[in-house]
Amino acid sequence: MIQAQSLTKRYGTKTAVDGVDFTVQPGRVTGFLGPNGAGKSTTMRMIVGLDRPSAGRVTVNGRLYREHSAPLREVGVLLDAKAVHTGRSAYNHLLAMGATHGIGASRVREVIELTGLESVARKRVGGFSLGMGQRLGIAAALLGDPATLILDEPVNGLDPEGVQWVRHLMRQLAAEGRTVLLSSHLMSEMAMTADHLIVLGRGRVIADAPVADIIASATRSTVRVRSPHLAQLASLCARPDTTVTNVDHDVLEIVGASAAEIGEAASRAGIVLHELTPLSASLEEAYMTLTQNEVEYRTGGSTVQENAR
Ligand SMILES: Nc1ncnc2c1ncn2[C@@H]1O[C@H](COP(=O)(O)OP(=O)(O)OP(=O)(O)O)[C@@H](O)[C@H]1O
Repeated sequence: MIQAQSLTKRYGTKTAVDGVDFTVQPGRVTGFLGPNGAGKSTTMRMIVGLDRPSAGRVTVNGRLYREHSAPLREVGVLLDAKAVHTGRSAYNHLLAMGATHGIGASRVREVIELTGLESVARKRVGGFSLGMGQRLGIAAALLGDPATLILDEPVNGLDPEGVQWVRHLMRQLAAEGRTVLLSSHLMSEMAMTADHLIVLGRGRVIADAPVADIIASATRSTVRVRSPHLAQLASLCARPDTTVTNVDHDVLEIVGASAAEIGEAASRAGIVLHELTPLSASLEEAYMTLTQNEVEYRTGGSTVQENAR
Protein backbone atom coordinates (compact mmCIF):
# COMPACT_ATOMS: atom_id res chain seq x y z
CA MET A 1 0.00 0.00 0.00
CA ILE A 2 1.22 3.51 -0.81
CA GLN A 3 -0.06 6.41 1.27
CA ALA A 4 0.58 10.08 0.51
CA GLN A 5 -0.35 12.71 3.07
CA SER A 6 -0.20 16.42 2.19
CA LEU A 7 2.65 15.49 -0.13
CA THR A 8 4.24 18.61 -1.57
CA LYS A 9 7.24 19.34 -3.77
CA ARG A 10 8.41 22.80 -4.67
CA TYR A 11 11.24 23.61 -7.05
CA GLY A 12 12.04 27.26 -6.30
CA THR A 13 8.81 29.14 -6.88
CA LYS A 14 7.29 26.23 -8.86
CA THR A 15 4.97 23.91 -6.91
CA ALA A 16 5.19 20.61 -8.79
CA VAL A 17 3.11 18.62 -6.26
CA ASP A 18 0.70 20.59 -4.16
CA GLY A 19 -0.41 18.90 -0.92
CA VAL A 20 -1.76 15.65 -2.36
CA ASP A 21 -3.43 12.91 -0.33
CA PHE A 22 -4.08 9.46 -1.77
CA THR A 23 -3.88 5.78 -0.96
CA VAL A 24 -2.89 3.18 -3.53
CA GLN A 25 -4.55 -0.06 -2.42
CA PRO A 26 -3.22 -3.58 -2.91
CA GLY A 27 -5.02 -6.11 -5.11
CA ARG A 28 -5.78 -3.77 -7.97
CA VAL A 29 -4.05 -1.82 -10.70
CA THR A 30 -4.12 1.90 -10.02
CA GLY A 31 -3.51 4.15 -13.01
CA PHE A 32 -1.72 7.43 -12.41
CA LEU A 33 -2.81 9.99 -14.98
CA GLY A 34 -2.44 13.64 -15.70
CA PRO A 35 -1.31 16.04 -18.42
CA ASN A 36 2.39 16.71 -19.01
CA GLY A 37 3.84 18.50 -16.01
CA ALA A 38 0.99 17.49 -13.68
CA GLY A 39 3.44 16.08 -11.15
CA LYS A 40 3.23 12.31 -11.73
CA SER A 41 6.96 11.65 -12.10
CA THR A 42 7.79 13.95 -9.19
CA THR A 43 5.29 12.08 -7.01
CA MET A 44 6.71 8.71 -8.08
CA ARG A 45 10.24 9.93 -7.40
CA MET A 46 9.21 11.01 -3.90
CA ILE A 47 7.59 7.62 -3.24
CA VAL A 48 10.90 5.89 -3.90
CA GLY A 49 13.08 8.43 -2.14
CA LEU A 50 14.68 9.97 -5.25
CA ASP A 51 13.21 13.37 -4.37
CA ARG A 52 12.61 14.67 -0.88
CA PRO A 53 9.18 16.20 -0.20
CA SER A 54 9.12 19.92 0.64
CA ALA A 55 6.23 19.08 2.99
CA GLY A 56 4.05 16.10 3.84
CA ARG A 57 5.08 12.46 3.48
CA VAL A 58 4.59 9.33 1.47
CA THR A 59 4.98 5.79 2.79
CA VAL A 60 5.19 2.37 1.19
CA ASN A 61 3.79 -0.44 3.30
CA GLY A 62 3.72 1.92 6.29
CA ARG A 63 7.29 3.18 6.07
CA LEU A 64 9.25 5.83 4.21
CA TYR A 65 11.12 4.19 1.33
CA ARG A 66 14.52 4.89 2.92
CA GLU A 67 13.42 3.16 6.13
CA HIS A 68 13.09 -0.20 4.36
CA SER A 69 16.17 -2.33 4.94
CA ALA A 70 15.72 -4.27 1.66
CA PRO A 71 13.86 -1.84 -0.65
CA LEU A 72 14.10 -4.07 -3.77
CA ARG A 73 12.08 -6.69 -1.93
CA GLU A 74 9.50 -4.10 -0.88
CA VAL A 75 9.03 -1.93 -3.97
CA GLY A 76 9.81 -2.64 -7.60
CA VAL A 77 10.38 0.51 -9.60
CA LEU A 78 10.56 1.39 -13.28
CA LEU A 79 11.04 5.12 -13.58
CA ASP A 80 13.29 5.74 -16.54
CA ALA A 81 14.18 2.67 -18.55
CA LYS A 82 16.54 4.73 -20.71
CA ALA A 83 18.64 5.47 -17.61
CA VAL A 84 20.42 2.11 -17.92
CA HIS A 85 23.36 2.70 -20.26
CA THR A 86 25.77 -0.01 -19.40
CA GLY A 87 28.41 -2.14 -20.99
CA ARG A 88 27.16 -5.04 -18.88
CA SER A 89 24.91 -7.75 -20.20
CA ALA A 90 21.28 -7.79 -19.04
CA TYR A 91 22.07 -10.90 -17.00
CA ASN A 92 25.05 -9.27 -15.26
CA HIS A 93 23.16 -6.02 -14.73
CA LEU A 94 20.38 -7.88 -12.91
CA LEU A 95 22.89 -10.04 -11.04
CA ALA A 96 24.71 -6.90 -9.81
CA MET A 97 21.42 -5.35 -8.69
CA GLY A 98 20.40 -8.54 -6.92
CA ALA A 99 23.77 -8.87 -5.17
CA THR A 100 22.92 -5.88 -2.95
CA HIS A 101 19.93 -7.84 -1.62
CA GLY A 102 21.22 -11.41 -1.56
CA ILE A 103 19.22 -12.20 -4.71
CA GLY A 104 21.05 -14.82 -6.74
CA ALA A 105 21.31 -16.23 -10.25
CA SER A 106 18.21 -18.41 -10.13
CA ARG A 107 15.88 -15.43 -9.49
CA VAL A 108 17.74 -13.45 -12.18
CA ARG A 109 17.07 -16.27 -14.66
CA GLU A 110 13.41 -16.35 -13.56
CA VAL A 111 12.81 -12.65 -14.27
CA ILE A 112 14.72 -12.89 -17.56
CA GLU A 113 12.36 -15.67 -18.62
CA LEU A 114 9.30 -13.84 -17.28
CA THR A 115 10.14 -10.75 -19.32
CA GLY A 116 11.06 -12.62 -22.50
CA LEU A 117 14.70 -11.52 -22.50
CA GLU A 118 16.31 -14.98 -22.80
CA SER A 119 17.68 -14.45 -26.32
CA VAL A 120 19.40 -11.14 -25.44
CA ALA A 121 20.28 -11.75 -21.78
CA ARG A 122 24.02 -12.06 -22.57
CA LYS A 123 24.12 -9.00 -24.83
CA ARG A 124 25.29 -5.54 -23.77
CA VAL A 125 22.42 -3.48 -22.39
CA GLY A 126 23.87 -0.38 -24.08
CA GLY A 127 22.81 -1.82 -27.45
CA PHE A 128 19.23 -2.61 -26.44
CA SER A 129 16.25 -1.22 -28.33
CA LEU A 130 13.72 0.91 -26.40
CA GLY A 131 11.40 -2.08 -26.05
CA MET A 132 14.18 -4.38 -24.78
CA GLY A 133 15.20 -1.65 -22.32
CA GLN A 134 11.60 -1.47 -21.05
CA ARG A 135 11.53 -5.25 -20.57
CA LEU A 136 14.82 -5.09 -18.70
CA GLY A 137 13.44 -2.27 -16.52
CA ILE A 138 10.42 -4.42 -15.71
CA ALA A 139 12.69 -7.39 -14.98
CA ALA A 140 14.64 -5.20 -12.55
CA ALA A 141 11.41 -4.05 -10.88
CA LEU A 142 10.31 -7.65 -10.39
CA LEU A 143 13.70 -8.89 -9.19
CA GLY A 144 12.99 -8.70 -5.46
CA ASP A 145 9.47 -10.19 -5.86
CA PRO A 146 8.11 -7.01 -4.25
CA ALA A 147 4.59 -6.50 -2.91
CA THR A 148 4.45 -3.03 -4.48
CA LEU A 149 5.26 -2.03 -8.04
CA ILE A 150 5.60 1.49 -9.41
CA LEU A 151 5.97 1.78 -13.15
CA ASP A 152 6.21 5.03 -15.09
CA GLU A 153 5.13 4.55 -18.72
CA PRO A 154 6.00 0.83 -18.83
CA VAL A 155 4.59 0.31 -22.34
CA ASN A 156 6.60 3.15 -23.85
CA GLY A 157 8.37 1.76 -26.92
CA LEU A 158 6.84 -1.70 -26.75
CA ASP A 159 5.26 -3.32 -29.81
CA PRO A 160 1.57 -4.40 -29.63
CA GLU A 161 2.53 -7.86 -28.34
CA GLY A 162 4.67 -6.21 -25.65
CA VAL A 163 1.87 -3.82 -24.70
CA GLN A 164 -0.51 -6.75 -24.28
CA TRP A 165 2.09 -8.63 -22.27
CA VAL A 166 2.51 -5.70 -19.85
CA ARG A 167 -1.29 -5.48 -19.49
CA HIS A 168 -1.57 -9.14 -18.56
CA LEU A 169 1.42 -8.95 -16.25
CA MET A 170 0.00 -5.95 -14.37
CA ARG A 171 -3.38 -7.65 -14.00
CA GLN A 172 -1.71 -10.82 -12.78
CA LEU A 173 0.47 -8.97 -10.24
CA ALA A 174 -2.60 -7.18 -8.85
CA ALA A 175 -4.55 -10.46 -8.74
CA GLU A 176 -1.75 -11.86 -6.58
CA GLY A 177 -2.59 -9.12 -4.07
CA ARG A 178 0.20 -6.72 -4.94
CA THR A 179 -0.06 -2.94 -5.09
CA VAL A 180 0.46 -1.75 -8.67
CA LEU A 181 0.81 1.94 -9.56
CA LEU A 182 1.12 2.60 -13.25
CA SER A 183 1.39 5.78 -15.28
CA SER A 184 0.63 6.00 -18.97
CA HIS A 185 -0.59 8.56 -21.47
CA LEU A 186 -2.31 5.82 -23.49
CA MET A 187 -5.91 6.09 -22.34
CA SER A 188 -7.23 3.07 -24.22
CA GLU A 189 -4.51 0.94 -22.65
CA MET A 190 -5.18 2.40 -19.23
CA ALA A 191 -8.90 1.67 -19.58
CA MET A 192 -8.07 -2.00 -20.21
CA THR A 193 -5.41 -2.34 -17.52
CA ALA A 194 -6.44 -0.24 -14.53
CA ASP A 195 -9.21 -0.80 -11.99
CA HIS A 196 -8.81 2.51 -10.26
CA LEU A 197 -7.42 5.90 -11.28
CA ILE A 198 -5.74 8.78 -9.56
CA VAL A 199 -5.69 11.82 -11.83
CA LEU A 200 -3.40 14.76 -11.16
CA GLY A 201 -3.82 18.22 -12.60
CA ARG A 202 -1.21 20.90 -11.90
CA GLY A 203 0.07 19.13 -8.84
CA ARG A 204 -3.31 18.35 -7.27
CA VAL A 205 -5.53 15.28 -7.19
CA ILE A 206 -8.52 16.01 -9.44
CA ALA A 207 -9.99 12.49 -9.39
CA ASP A 208 -9.46 9.35 -7.30
CA ALA A 209 -12.06 6.71 -8.17
CA PRO A 210 -12.74 3.45 -10.02
CA VAL A 211 -12.27 3.72 -13.80
CA ALA A 212 -15.98 3.08 -14.45
CA ASP A 213 -17.03 5.86 -12.04
CA ILE A 214 -14.66 8.34 -13.63
CA ILE A 215 -16.03 7.58 -17.09
CA ALA A 216 -19.63 7.77 -15.86
CA SER A 217 -19.22 11.01 -13.94
CA ALA A 218 -17.21 12.91 -16.53
CA THR A 219 -19.32 12.01 -19.56
CA ARG A 220 -23.04 11.95 -20.36
CA SER A 221 -24.43 8.71 -21.67
CA THR A 222 -25.35 8.57 -25.34
CA VAL A 223 -27.92 6.20 -26.84
CA ARG A 224 -27.97 5.28 -30.52
CA VAL A 225 -31.44 4.64 -31.95
CA ARG A 226 -32.34 3.38 -35.40
CA SER A 227 -35.91 3.67 -36.59
CA PRO A 228 -37.88 4.00 -39.84
CA HIS A 229 -39.92 6.73 -38.09
CA LEU A 230 -37.06 9.07 -37.27
CA ALA A 231 -38.85 12.41 -37.32
CA GLN A 232 -41.54 11.17 -34.92
CA LEU A 233 -38.93 9.68 -32.64
CA ALA A 234 -36.83 12.86 -32.68
CA SER A 235 -39.76 15.02 -31.61
CA LEU A 236 -40.70 12.48 -28.94
CA CYS A 237 -37.19 12.62 -27.46
CA ALA A 238 -36.71 16.38 -27.72
CA ARG A 239 -36.69 17.69 -24.14
CA PRO A 240 -34.86 20.62 -22.60
CA ASP A 241 -32.39 18.21 -20.93
CA THR A 242 -31.66 16.06 -23.99
CA THR A 243 -29.61 16.60 -27.14
CA VAL A 244 -30.86 14.78 -30.20
CA THR A 245 -28.49 14.48 -33.16
CA ASN A 246 -29.47 13.08 -36.53
CA VAL A 247 -26.38 11.06 -37.53
CA ASP A 248 -27.84 9.17 -40.48
CA HIS A 249 -31.14 9.03 -42.41
CA ASP A 250 -32.48 6.47 -39.92
CA VAL A 251 -30.19 6.98 -36.91
CA LEU A 252 -30.36 9.37 -33.95
CA GLU A 253 -27.89 9.78 -31.11
CA ILE A 254 -29.56 10.98 -27.95
CA VAL A 255 -27.70 12.41 -24.98
CA GLY A 256 -29.54 12.89 -21.69
CA ALA A 257 -32.02 9.98 -21.77
CA SER A 258 -31.43 6.32 -20.97
CA ALA A 259 -32.05 3.47 -23.41
CA ALA A 260 -34.91 2.32 -21.15
CA GLU A 261 -36.59 5.74 -21.21
CA ILE A 262 -36.30 5.98 -24.99
CA GLY A 263 -37.51 2.40 -25.55
CA GLU A 264 -40.52 2.84 -23.29
CA ALA A 265 -41.46 6.21 -24.81
CA ALA A 266 -41.20 4.73 -28.31
CA SER A 267 -43.31 1.77 -27.29
CA ARG A 268 -46.05 4.01 -25.83
CA ALA A 269 -46.11 6.04 -29.06
CA GLY A 270 -46.15 2.89 -31.23
CA ILE A 271 -42.83 3.74 -32.90
CA VAL A 272 -40.89 0.80 -34.30
CA LEU A 273 -37.21 0.65 -33.32
CA HIS A 274 -34.60 -1.27 -35.28
CA GLU A 275 -31.78 -0.56 -32.82
CA LEU A 276 -31.42 0.82 -29.30
CA THR A 277 -27.79 0.86 -28.14
CA PRO A 278 -26.28 2.62 -25.13
CA LEU A 279 -22.88 3.88 -26.31
CA SER A 280 -20.18 3.63 -23.70
CA ALA A 281 -18.05 6.71 -23.38
CA SER A 282 -14.32 6.23 -23.56
CA LEU A 283 -11.84 6.96 -20.80
CA GLU A 284 -10.18 9.33 -23.23
CA GLU A 285 -13.33 11.48 -23.43
CA ALA A 286 -13.71 11.44 -19.64
CA TYR A 287 -10.04 12.31 -19.20
CA MET A 288 -10.26 15.22 -21.64
CA THR A 289 -13.28 16.60 -19.79
CA LEU A 290 -11.63 16.18 -16.40
CA THR A 291 -8.36 17.79 -17.36
CA GLN A 292 -9.54 20.48 -19.75
CA ASN A 293 -8.68 23.26 -17.29
CA GLU A 294 -5.61 21.54 -15.91
CA VAL A 295 -3.34 21.50 -18.90
CA GLU A 296 -0.12 23.34 -18.34
CA TYR A 297 1.30 23.15 -21.84
CA ARG A 298 -1.48 23.49 -24.39
CA THR A 299 -1.01 22.80 -28.08
CA GLY A 300 -1.89 25.64 -30.44
CA GLY A 301 -3.00 28.05 -27.70
CA SER A 302 -1.02 30.76 -26.02
CA THR A 303 1.31 28.08 -24.61
CA VAL A 304 2.10 28.06 -20.92
CA GLN A 305 -0.43 28.72 -18.15
CA GLU A 306 1.66 28.13 -15.09
CA ASN A 307 -0.09 28.13 -11.71
CA ALA A 308 -3.09 29.95 -13.10
CA ARG A 309 -5.16 28.99 -10.05
N1 LIG B 1 14.11 19.15 -11.11
C1 LIG B 1 13.17 20.03 -11.42
N2 LIG B 1 13.40 21.37 -11.31
C2 LIG B 1 12.44 22.28 -11.61
N3 LIG B 1 11.18 21.95 -12.00
C3 LIG B 1 10.90 20.66 -12.11
C4 LIG B 1 11.85 19.62 -11.83
N4 LIG B 1 11.24 18.42 -12.02
C5 LIG B 1 9.98 18.68 -12.41
N5 LIG B 1 9.77 20.01 -12.46
C6 LIG B 1 8.52 20.68 -12.82
O1 LIG B 1 7.51 20.14 -11.99
C7 LIG B 1 6.30 19.97 -12.73
C8 LIG B 1 5.86 18.50 -12.63
O2 LIG B 1 6.74 17.70 -13.41
P1 LIG B 1 6.60 16.12 -13.54
O3 LIG B 1 7.74 15.66 -14.39
O4 LIG B 1 6.45 15.54 -12.20
O5 LIG B 1 5.23 15.98 -14.33
P2 LIG B 1 4.61 14.70 -15.03
O6 LIG B 1 3.20 14.68 -14.65
O7 LIG B 1 5.44 13.51 -14.72
O8 LIG B 1 4.77 15.09 -16.55
P3 LIG B 1 5.01 14.15 -17.86
O9 LIG B 1 3.70 13.54 -18.19
O10 LIG B 1 5.43 15.16 -18.90
O11 LIG B 1 6.08 13.17 -17.50
C9 LIG B 1 6.57 20.45 -14.14
O12 LIG B 1 6.15 21.79 -14.27
C10 LIG B 1 8.08 20.35 -14.25
O13 LIG B 1 8.56 21.30 -15.15
